[in-house]
Order: sequence, then C-alpha cells, then structure tokens
Amino acid sequence: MASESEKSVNMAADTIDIDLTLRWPEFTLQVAQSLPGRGVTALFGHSGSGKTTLLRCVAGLERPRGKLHFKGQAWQDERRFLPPHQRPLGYVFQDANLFAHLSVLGNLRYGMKRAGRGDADIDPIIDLLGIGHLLPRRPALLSGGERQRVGIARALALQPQLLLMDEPLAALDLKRKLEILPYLERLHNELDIPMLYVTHAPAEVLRLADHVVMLGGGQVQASLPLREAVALPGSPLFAGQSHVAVLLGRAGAAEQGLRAFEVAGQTLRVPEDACSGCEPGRVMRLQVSARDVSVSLLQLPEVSINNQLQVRVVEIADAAHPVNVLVRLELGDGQILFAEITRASRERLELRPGLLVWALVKAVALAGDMMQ
Ligand SMILES: Nc1ncnc2c1ncn2[C@@H]1O[C@H](COP(=O)(O)OP(=O)(O)OP(=O)(O)O)[C@@H](O)[C@H]1O
Repeated sequence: MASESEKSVNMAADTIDIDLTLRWPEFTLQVAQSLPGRGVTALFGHSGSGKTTLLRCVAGLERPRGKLHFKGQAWQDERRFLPPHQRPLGYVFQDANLFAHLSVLGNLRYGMKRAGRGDADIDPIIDLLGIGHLLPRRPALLSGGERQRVGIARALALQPQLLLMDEPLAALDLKRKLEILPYLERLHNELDIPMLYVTHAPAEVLRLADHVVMLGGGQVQASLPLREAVALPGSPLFAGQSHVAVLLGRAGAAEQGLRAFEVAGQTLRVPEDACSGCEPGRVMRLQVSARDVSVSLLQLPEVSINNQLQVRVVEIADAAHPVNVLVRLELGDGQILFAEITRASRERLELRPGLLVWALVKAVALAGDMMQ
C-alpha cells in the first residue's frame, strides 16, 4: 500500500501547485492555488490585475517568495529556484519577437539549437500551425497572425511540458484573431500540453479554456471549471454584456444538413457546415448566447426553430439591458443555459423559479473539444 507521503506526491502529480507572493511598492501578487495540469487554464482579469506577473513568476522571470511545483517537480521552494531556461516551458508573448534577419525556419531552428534540441522533428508542429509554406520567408513578409503562429511554433519546438501564453491575440485585429483561433483550438485538441493563457477577452475564454482563474488586485477571486465560471451569477466574464452558456454535447448523426448533439438526454441540432471535426461520439462545447434563447410554457409543434429543450427556471436576475431580465435555466444534468427576455414577457408568462419550461434555441455556435 502507498504511504501517506507517496499518496500526497501522487495527488500533486497532475497539478500545478502555486503558493507565491511577490511584493512591489505599489502592487502585491499573492496566489495560493492548485491548477489543473491538463488543458487550458485562462488567467482572466482587468488590466493591472496581475495576470502577466503571475505568468512571469511561473516562468521564473520574477523572484517571488514561496513554492511552485509543476506536476510534482519543484521549480521553486525553500531550497531551490530553477532559472527560466531550466524550466521545461514555452512562452508566447503578445508579439512574436522574431529575429528579422532569419527566415521562419531559421527562427525555429535558432531557439531549438539554444535549447539543445537542434535535431528534434518539427514537421508535426509546422503542420499543426499551417506554416509550411512560410518557412523560407523573413518575418517582415508575414502578416501579424502568421507571425504569431510562428511564435507559437517556436515555443512548441522546444517540446515544453507547459505552455505560457500572454495575450497571444491582443495585438491582432479582429480578422487575424478569427484566423488564428482555430489553430489555438487545434493545440488544445491535439496536444497534451497544459497551457496557462492570459487574456481579458471573454470570447477567448469561452472558446479555449477548460478552467478559469479570475484575478483581481493580485489575488485569485475565483478558480473554477469553465462551465461553472460561465454559470456564476454576475460572472465577470460577461460584465455589461449578454451572457453565453457553454453546454457539453456529444455529436451524433447528421441529417438534412444538421448534426445532432446529445445534451443532457435531449437533442440540439447544429448546421453541419459549422461542425468541422464533429465525428460522432466526440464531446464538443456548444455556445449559446442568452439573446438567442426564448422561453415558452409549452412545447411548440409548429415553429421553425429546430431546437427546443425542456429546462427548469432557476433564477431570474437583471440583464445587461434594463428592459430585459436574465433567466437561468437548468437542464436535467445540471448544465445551465441563459435566456435574455423582456420584463414584459416574464410577467406575461408568470415565470418563477422552479417552473418547467421550454427553451427555444435559435442559434448555437460550436467551439472545440472540451476536457472533462
Ligand atoms: N516590474 C515591475 N515593478 C513594479 N510594478 C510592476 C512591475 N511590473 C508590473 N507592475 C505592476 O503590477 C501590476 C500588475 O501588472 P500586470 O502586468 O501583471 O497586470 P496584467 O493583469 O497582466 O495587466 P494587462 O492586462 O494590462 O497586461 C500593475 O499595477 C503594474 O503596474
């Protein structure tokens, strides 16, 4: 039988255990948190909340007091402090900072040689990020999104055990952001490298994160799985905007251009053309905006909306727009959906907590796989 000390090492083996304090004259970062050692953990918060500082502490670029264990390996404790180059991590910044005088391939090889990995096979990484056709080019001839994909490939070429990403999309315009997000989803879906992903963009959290750490004033305000983070009443993810629910759905068959997803024993149908990679059996995250959900007391047999889910009203709260209310709806397995409807409709339907109703879902957006 395992001893108590062996058990505690095993329990820590798949987590990133942080207990760090960094004091500056005008700011203190104090984080004591155990984070998942798998999937994408978003560090989310306002400007100045300490997101970058926490990432720099994990990288060893700052010298906080305390302990940091990555999957059971001590990167920092009372006795040791591993310098950044001895921590098996890749760091992606807002701007890729590529060497202007080297080609894309030269940039990839340079970092690998310095890390003693000059002979590693990087073809899979080049494929994953779709940069094969860019290898001979100089960085000046790349778009912002392409540069960032090369920056990510350069970090991955070091075969890191942890990937740190500091607002990798922040410097890009919307078009470039949309272009690069699918690549980030591929990293999430196809690589087994945990990521700490700094952002203040809720849309990135919804698409990429499995776990969310909300930072404020240098402290952790909440650390919870994505689905709980979006279901949090008054979630800071949606300050001043319409709520979005993230449902887990298991892909089923496609029929008449619609792919069926099983969600809590019911069916949601999504246009097949939005479903790249939706093989049957795969669990995907489905985003449903509160503005795309209406509420009916009865199931409607003759209506053009494809998706009707039976749900229970949990709570009715103020919505971002004063004319509306936000209705929290629960599916049979505890998953949460939101509907934003007018106060007038709420009164007409006499909605109240506990009532069984039908959620009419007008649109569903699909994002990547979900870690479970
Ligand atoms: N080297 C430093 N010395 C002193 N204070 C610093 C230093 N670096 C950052 N700070 C301060 O620490 C606080 C947190 O900064 P940090 O960059 O971690 O925030 P952030 O959440 O990443 O913000 P943003 O989203 O704007 O990048 C800020 O008040 C900042 O001014």
